[in-house]
Amino acid sequence: MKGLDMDKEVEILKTAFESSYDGIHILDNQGNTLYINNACTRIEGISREEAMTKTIKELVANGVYSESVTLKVLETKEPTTIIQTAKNGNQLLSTGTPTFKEDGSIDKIVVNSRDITDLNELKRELSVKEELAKQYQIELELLKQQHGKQPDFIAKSPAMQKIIRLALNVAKVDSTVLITGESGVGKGLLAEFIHNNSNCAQGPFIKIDCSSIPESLFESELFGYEKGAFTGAEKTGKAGLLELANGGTVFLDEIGEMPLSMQPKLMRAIQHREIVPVGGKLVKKLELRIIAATNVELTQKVREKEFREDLYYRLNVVPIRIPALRERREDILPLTLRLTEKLNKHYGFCKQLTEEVKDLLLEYEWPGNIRELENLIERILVSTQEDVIDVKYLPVHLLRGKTGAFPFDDMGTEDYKTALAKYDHHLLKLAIEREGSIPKAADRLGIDATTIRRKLDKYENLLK
Ligand SMILES: Nc1ncnc2c1ncn2[C@@H]1O[C@H](COP(=O)(O)OP(=O)(O)OP(=O)(O)O)[C@@H](O)[C@H]1O
Repeated sequence: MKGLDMDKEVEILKTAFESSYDGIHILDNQGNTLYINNACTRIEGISREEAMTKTIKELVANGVYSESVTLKVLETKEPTTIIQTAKNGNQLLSTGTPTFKEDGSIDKIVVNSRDITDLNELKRELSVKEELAKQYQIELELLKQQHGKQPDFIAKSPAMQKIIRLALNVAKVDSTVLITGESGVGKGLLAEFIHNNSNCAQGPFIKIDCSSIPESLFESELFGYEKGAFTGAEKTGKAGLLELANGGTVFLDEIGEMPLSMQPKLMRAIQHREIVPVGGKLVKKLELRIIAATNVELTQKVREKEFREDLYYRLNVVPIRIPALRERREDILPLTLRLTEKLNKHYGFCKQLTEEVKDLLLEYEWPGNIRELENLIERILVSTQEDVIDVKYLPVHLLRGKTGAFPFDDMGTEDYKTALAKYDHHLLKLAIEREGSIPKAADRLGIDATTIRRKLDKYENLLK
């Protein structure tokens, strides 16, 4: 400002203050306004007159500001920054800076305020966009899958999208994963999804169904055996399933069914990533990812001493619970559509379901989850002549929309024996549809698989 007289200097400063985009508010040490610029009155929604005639305490008391940076500076005697809300709703980032007299007491306070409402709105928009980008990334991964190994993996519901996100993250590291969920929710498919997206996707994916291996064969099946290990063993010895999974993923399905006697051995194999084949001495090192799945409550098995606690914790490093289909109804129609398309293509059909049928599918409880849905769609598609499938082709339990409801509510014209046969037939078919196979249905109903087969043959003849 060299060469300018005082009036000129003041004029320039005033012009600068008045054209500032930020609010400038200068107050004395009692909180009285000495100067307030245009930007300040605009962004704070306060008139110059109000500011000039009231102290800052009164303005706070009148709700003009939610709090006051000036009062904070008067209290602390230090430059202070706060975020406050003005009465017009604007969010303000205000910094108060004290100036001092020679004796060290505060002379004035200069407050600089910036309207950050737009900034906050931008931040909010950014986080919405980020969330969208994340979703697109998932969709993209799924799309890539669709042209790759798992064309039928459906995950439209927010719950499944969250699971896919987690699965894609864990796929990149080799942590052990424990997938839980009711029968037929897709635990096996998710295990394959993790494998296919992992660094060992080129390696093998070996599924071991722990419920189907007899206890006496478990060790040799899992760890293999050396030649001559036991009578009946193959002469050359045999590699175990864990060894076959080397360089890839082993999927231990129905892990809750693993015999207690096997559990410490599996525990050691997982812990040290090494095995000793039955009848052998040499330790074999393994590099593999372990994914286990169960539809029983493992913690309860641990409490009942049927499952080792240490093994449970070894497996439960990354737990993933797949919700039942009824807890993510958004997936029902996309799954139905996908299945219908697949079957139409496979059989050269051109069939479709009416809106009413879709509504009923949406309402039903699906105790057998996606497996039940798959079996039902296949059954109605292949057993119907018409191209448009309406509600009359749906089984009665679905029409009622209630699980386990008694399907015959009028007596009809049949005699007692035929009516009972019809009900028994219906029950057996339903159990097979839900559980996925005759042996599993037999387990569920507590009868022999051969009994089911015999009854089905009998009823098929009787009810023809
Ligand atoms: N998200 C999905 N998209 C498409 N199909 C699916 C999905 N999840 C499961 N399925 C299909 O549903 C059927 C049952 O799935 P899966 O065998 O993986 O279930 P599970 O939970 O392992 O059952 P269980 O406990 O009886 O072994 C399979 O045919 C599978 O392909």
